[in-house]
Amino acid sequence: MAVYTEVPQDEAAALLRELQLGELTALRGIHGGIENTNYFATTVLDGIETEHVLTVFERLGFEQLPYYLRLMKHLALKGIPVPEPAANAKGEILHRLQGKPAAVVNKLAGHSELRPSVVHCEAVGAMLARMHLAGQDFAMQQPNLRGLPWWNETVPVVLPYLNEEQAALIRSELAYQNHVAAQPAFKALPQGPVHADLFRDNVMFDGDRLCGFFDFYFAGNDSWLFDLAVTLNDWCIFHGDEAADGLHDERRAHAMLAAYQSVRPLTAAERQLLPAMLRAGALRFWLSRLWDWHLPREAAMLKPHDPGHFERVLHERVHQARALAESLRGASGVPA
Ligand SMILES: Nc1ncnc2c1ncn2[C@@H]1O[C@H](COP(=O)(O)OP(=O)(O)OP(=O)(O)O)[C@@H](O)[C@H]1O
Ligand SMILES: N[C@@H](CCO)C(=O)O
Repeated sequence: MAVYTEVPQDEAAALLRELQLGELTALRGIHGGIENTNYFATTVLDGIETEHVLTVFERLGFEQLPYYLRLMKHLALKGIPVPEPAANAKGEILHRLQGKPAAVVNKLAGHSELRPSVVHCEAVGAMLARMHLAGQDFAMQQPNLRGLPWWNETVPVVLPYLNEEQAALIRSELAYQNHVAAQPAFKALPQGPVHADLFRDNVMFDGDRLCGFFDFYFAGNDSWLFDLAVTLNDWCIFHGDEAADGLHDERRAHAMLAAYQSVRPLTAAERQLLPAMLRAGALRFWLSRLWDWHLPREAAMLKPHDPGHFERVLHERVHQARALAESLRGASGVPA
């Protein structure tokens, strides 16, 4: 369940009226998600019924939210299908309900595609590239708050919960990522606002039609390649009940990369650093899942995600990167 803050009907109705969205006719708590309180709200304006999502933010404060909401607004105005925060007469898009920050956005059509095909991966790849380009002139800056500094802080916190083999993997990966991040080519990667959590449950599809990206609350300024790696690590990996959980699916990955590059071709440095970035993306989510699993916050995290999945993804990405490096050394005549 994800209604941590009960919003009285009259308070929601007053906000929707202030946003000129019409008269509230239905307010229903959304029982998916774990971070925030979310409601579907139906309003009627001039006889037309519209659906919105009303969110009360439980974790994020008034300082960080303007970046996420302004970014969504910026992207929506550029034609990227993302929820658009509704503004009041003063142009404000961050509101207050029950003393907490709140926002109202349009409800996207469709549903999450948890078993994506090549066609879904192509659509996500192309839209991700369009989103990166559309975000280039977004004026606000906020770092990815789940980037390298957070990994460095968090590894020592989760280490006591790991066995020796896991601890060795996480330590060596962290050392590797610190090494890579210090390289000039890495620092020069194209950057901009990134979603940073574009998993299958944050994208809506109606059949093969992509209806939109949502849940921008881990967004931040980072390399575009990191965003692509995070996306590949969820959409183009085998999951759960599939015997190959955590393994790379070449068909879907090829489709996503080709579609991304049909909109924004990767630079030579990006192509070279992709294997390292896939490892970074796997480390990022293994860490956050370990954190949520072993150090749950009060009331929240009723159903933390399985950290073991991203441990397997990290193994897979390290293995692939080594195999690639060896084949490149072989091709250049240097013994592997
Ligand atoms: N703009 C939207 N349009 C349609 N459905 C939405 C929208 N925003 C949220 N939802 C629905 O609400 C559910 C919960 O939203 P969300 O995933 O953002 O939850 P959360 O608690 O804010 O974050 P998290 O995914 O990190 O737990 C989604 O799975 C989706 O079904
Ligand atoms: N996408 C994250 C959850 C945070 O939104 C995960 O699957 O670990």
